[in-house]
Amino acid sequence: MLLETVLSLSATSWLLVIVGVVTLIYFLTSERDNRKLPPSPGLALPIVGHLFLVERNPIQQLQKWRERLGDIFMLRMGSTNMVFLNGHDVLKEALVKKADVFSDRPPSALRHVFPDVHNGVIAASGPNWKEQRTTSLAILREFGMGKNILADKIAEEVDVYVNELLKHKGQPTELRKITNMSVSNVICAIIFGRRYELNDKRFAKMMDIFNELVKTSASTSAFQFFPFLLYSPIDFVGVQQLIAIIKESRDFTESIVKERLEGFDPEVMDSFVAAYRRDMEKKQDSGVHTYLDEKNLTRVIANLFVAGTETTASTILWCYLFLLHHPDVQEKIYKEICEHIGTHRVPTMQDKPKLKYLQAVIYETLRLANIVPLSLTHMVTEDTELRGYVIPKGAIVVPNLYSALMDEKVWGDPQNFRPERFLDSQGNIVKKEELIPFSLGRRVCLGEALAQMELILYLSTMFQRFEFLPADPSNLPPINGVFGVTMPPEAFQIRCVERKQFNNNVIRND
Ligand code: HEM
Repeated sequence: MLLETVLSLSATSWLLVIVGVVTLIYFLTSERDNRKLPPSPGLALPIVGHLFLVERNPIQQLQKWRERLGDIFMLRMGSTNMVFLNGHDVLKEALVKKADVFSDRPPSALRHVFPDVHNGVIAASGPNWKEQRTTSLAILREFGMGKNILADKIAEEVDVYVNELLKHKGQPTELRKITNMSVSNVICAIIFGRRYELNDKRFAKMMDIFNELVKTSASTSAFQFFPFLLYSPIDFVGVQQLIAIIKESRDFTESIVKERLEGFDPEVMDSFVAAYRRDMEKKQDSGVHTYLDEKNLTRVIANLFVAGTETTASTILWCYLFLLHHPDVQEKIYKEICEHIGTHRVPTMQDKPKLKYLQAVIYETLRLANIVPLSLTHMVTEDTELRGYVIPKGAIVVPNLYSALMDEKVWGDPQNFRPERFLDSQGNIVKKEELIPFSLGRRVCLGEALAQMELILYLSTMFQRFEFLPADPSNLPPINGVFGVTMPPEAFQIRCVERKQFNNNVIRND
């Protein structure tokens, strides 16, 4: 009888029986960890852990887990512990107060293909990261991050961008690519000391590659925990595609860095590449130990290029999208610009203190858009205690910025676009500590000051010159983001109509 039943089982039933037996053996034989680890949303299966529970866009799921499990919870992904930190206070406690243990990056699975992947700034850790970050920040400041020299470079790009928008003559259009190219040219001006024409084929191709890179890296994130997928004959999660795209993007940055280094003239400090080489040679010649070298330089350049384009361009696009839904806000911005600047000249950084309402709109955009919703992952370097839990050494930490930017307890009505939340009764800016779109602690975004300059200069000029209108007023584009490492808005059409009152003889401020 038993034998008959066994023989009659289907293949699926057999599979279930095998999985059941393996799971049972796993639970009976695996060692119990008696430390007080953060809670998990369910049982972890052998091999995959909690991977089977995680949705493609996990944002809402993470919110629910936070309600059920508290501000700190943990998933097991393959053999790795992944700890989620939620809410501003916990994030600050970990990333600022316990920065010594929470500031490294986890090892990337891509190191098996690209051995230099931990060079540069974004993926580096320890003393190498420290030197690359300090040097990069110093050079960015030398080139004017936060100062007027850079403001002029941005203004030049804004000017080209305006002319591109004018070409559409108020007809519906999609602004993603042109916005990416324009913002990217600001980075190119700093790092390579040159800009690219918007019809430059190599540059346009590069924008496509970086776009693909951001999209593919999100969908292949499972591979981080299961590096054996690299060697799988079937490309289950698109890892091979990701590697091909990374190779293409590397060829681009490497070839330009090489060009720039070949033309290096110590008398001409016209680019980040030149300034890095100067600092590198100075340290090498003086015999002090340094991590500054050409490999790191190439990675730093690639990092600045990727991190500085998509993020800022997406923020600009989100702002347009929110204002299609809030034409009253757009009119208030225009009124503020007319009152304090007029239409006879373009806005400059000196105007920033006067554009309080626009600043509040930028803050609200950065909050509600959640450009980098789960920040970048960190890694804990030793067992550490956080709010009564043990966070085990080697755990990957996910700083859930979305949980802070959308916290009901902080913002009251987080789903609403309401710039007034950043203004007091006198119309002055109230900067809230919980506004952390650039993360916080030692790893806080390296380009925050540059991004803030770009946002004020691009958006003030755009709203001075154009009225942004929907392609179809009875059918507004939905406010949806595309989840990934960054979260751009879904593609949408928009009409950029030049303001009638606009005096066409805008004077440049040079
Ligand atoms: C609105 C625009 C931007 C947003 C929302 C943003 C956000 C972020 C976030 C959340 C992180 C991760 C911090 C962490 O690990 O906890 C980050 C890191 C970084 N960002 Fe940005 N970013 C923006 C623009 C820029 C720009 C313009 C640049 C280039 C100059 C840049 C360069 C970097 C770099 C190099 C890192 C890595 C820092 C490190 O690992 O030490 N970002 N950014």
